[in-house]
Amino acid sequence: MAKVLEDIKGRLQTPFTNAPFTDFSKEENKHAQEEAIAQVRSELGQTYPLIIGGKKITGEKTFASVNPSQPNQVIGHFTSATVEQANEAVKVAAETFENWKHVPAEERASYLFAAADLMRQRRFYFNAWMIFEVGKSWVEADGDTAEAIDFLEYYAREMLRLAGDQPVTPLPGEENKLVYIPLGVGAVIPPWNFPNAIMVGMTSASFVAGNTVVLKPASTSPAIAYQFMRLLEEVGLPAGVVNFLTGSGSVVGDTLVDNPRVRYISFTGSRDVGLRIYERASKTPKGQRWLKRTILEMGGKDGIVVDETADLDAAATAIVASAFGFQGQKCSAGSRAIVVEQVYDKVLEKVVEKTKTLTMGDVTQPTTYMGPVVDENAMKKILEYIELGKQEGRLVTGGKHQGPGYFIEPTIFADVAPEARISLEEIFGPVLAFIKAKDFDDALDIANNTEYGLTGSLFSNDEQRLERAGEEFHVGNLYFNRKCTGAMVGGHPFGGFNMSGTDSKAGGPDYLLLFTQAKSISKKK
Ligand SMILES: NC(=O)c1ccc[n+]([C@@H]2O[C@H](COP(=O)([O-])OP(=O)(O)OC[C@H]3O[C@@H](n4cnc5c(N)ncnc54)[C@H](O)[C@@H]3O)[C@@H](O)[C@H]2O)c1
Ligand SMILES: N[C@@H](CCC=O)C(=O)O
Repeated sequence: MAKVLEDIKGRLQTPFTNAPFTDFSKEENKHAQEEAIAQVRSELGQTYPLIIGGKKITGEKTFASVNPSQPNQVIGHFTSATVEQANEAVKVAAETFENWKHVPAEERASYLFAAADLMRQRRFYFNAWMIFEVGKSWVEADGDTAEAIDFLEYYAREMLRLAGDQPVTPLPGEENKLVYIPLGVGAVIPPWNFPNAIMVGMTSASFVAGNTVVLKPASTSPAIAYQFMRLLEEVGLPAGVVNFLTGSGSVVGDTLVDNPRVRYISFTGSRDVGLRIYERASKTPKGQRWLKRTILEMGGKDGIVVDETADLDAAATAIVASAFGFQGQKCSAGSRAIVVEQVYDKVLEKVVEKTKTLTMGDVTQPTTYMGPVVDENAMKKILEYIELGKQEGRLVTGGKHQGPGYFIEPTIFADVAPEARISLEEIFGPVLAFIKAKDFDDALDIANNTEYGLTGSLFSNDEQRLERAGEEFHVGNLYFNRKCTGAMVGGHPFGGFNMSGTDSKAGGPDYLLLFTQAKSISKKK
């Protein structure tokens, strides 16, 4: 323990800073990424077990995770956990919790610091898994790994802060303190679209706070989660603190959510699954001694507003990046451009022009901007929305599938009504709706007209309007004169309002509180 404390002291000499993004124009970085891609390619197609209490269990029934760029290439075979195995994982996590909850916060944090260091060393390797498994471009994959490193480093420091003395008002004749204790077993259910960052963030926040975890990764990105499990094993995290359970969301997911020994559910994913979890978790089956806590981060239908005072070139660049970065598969994606009529045609023209320069194709190549969408279901759903878009707006570019992978051209519909379905529903693909607003007031109303409230941007050089948007643009993450994607850990705590979820503010000072309960202890002097 003395060594742990000494290391932490050294670490805290420098404040938290975000991991820098890799500059792939440097030959050594380009070469390192190419080597990692070759390495991961040589590892494709293996079979991976469940990990319960440190034991590796390969089940009879498996499913394949495939490369969306080339669906006949298997990334790995994963066990479809049974209901019994899901319940066993919870049991083991509950037993492990009895010890883990007594491990000092400093020791828990030290596992995160060690994991951050190891992930820095394996950065290109983690990037490569995402390039293969979910079709991220180099830059998108690298941003994802950078964010995963940031979460590890940030939550470790946050836990040390929470474990320290908390401000309480002194009362005569008493010694009072407030301490944060863990909750218990958490079911951690991340999405596939930030398969490293969000999975690592949700899992590490859970166990650094003293909880134990059953991690059920998304079925389209289990290989990346398995690489994180390997890393946790290498840094010596005790068996059973994080248990790895792959399988169908509806079977294994429901089982975890319903299990009375689960104390909380940390979920990031779609609105519909989030609502299902919210409802099921509200039940209190026999033997359950608590109200399950739900941390639910859900979808978005995010808008970028442009007024007549804005820098139109900057706005167009940001609209393109927000709409089409990672094929529009971000909860933060700017899938609606809401532009005042005075500059609408100009902005549309600039955006279309920039969109036509985007490259789409082989994401193992450094210069490719767009890859495929994640799977066949996603592709079908997006293509259905594109058909709908042809009725609801004017197709100005894109609209087609390019095979054999799940590639969809960056697609723009102009003159879409604010109440059209493609204006209001999350498509989660490279489809952008352009909406004309009469003026700034109208644009702000349109921006607020969805049931979501995750991110939004305003491009304007009018200070009064920026101030007004600060009060009235109802989103959890609001940006001025920049894109609406790319929140940075520490700088932009992330989470949304309304049907975007419980506004957990991942990567911010409030996040770990969600994984703890506060206890007030008072002693008479
Ligand atoms: N708000 C945020 O911070 C945020 C971040 C990333 C993604 N998202 C949202 O996530 C969605 C895309 O991710 P997705 O396609 O993986 O979402 P999804 O809801 O389909 O799946 C998310 C996770 O839930 C699991 N799941 C499925 N059915 C379940 C059930 N019945 N019970 C428990 N778990 C179940 C899945 O296996 C997966 O691990 C989009 O809507 C996007 O906006 C939100
Ligand atoms: N935090 C990411 C979005 C996560 C959801 O997909 C961003 O800010 O772009």
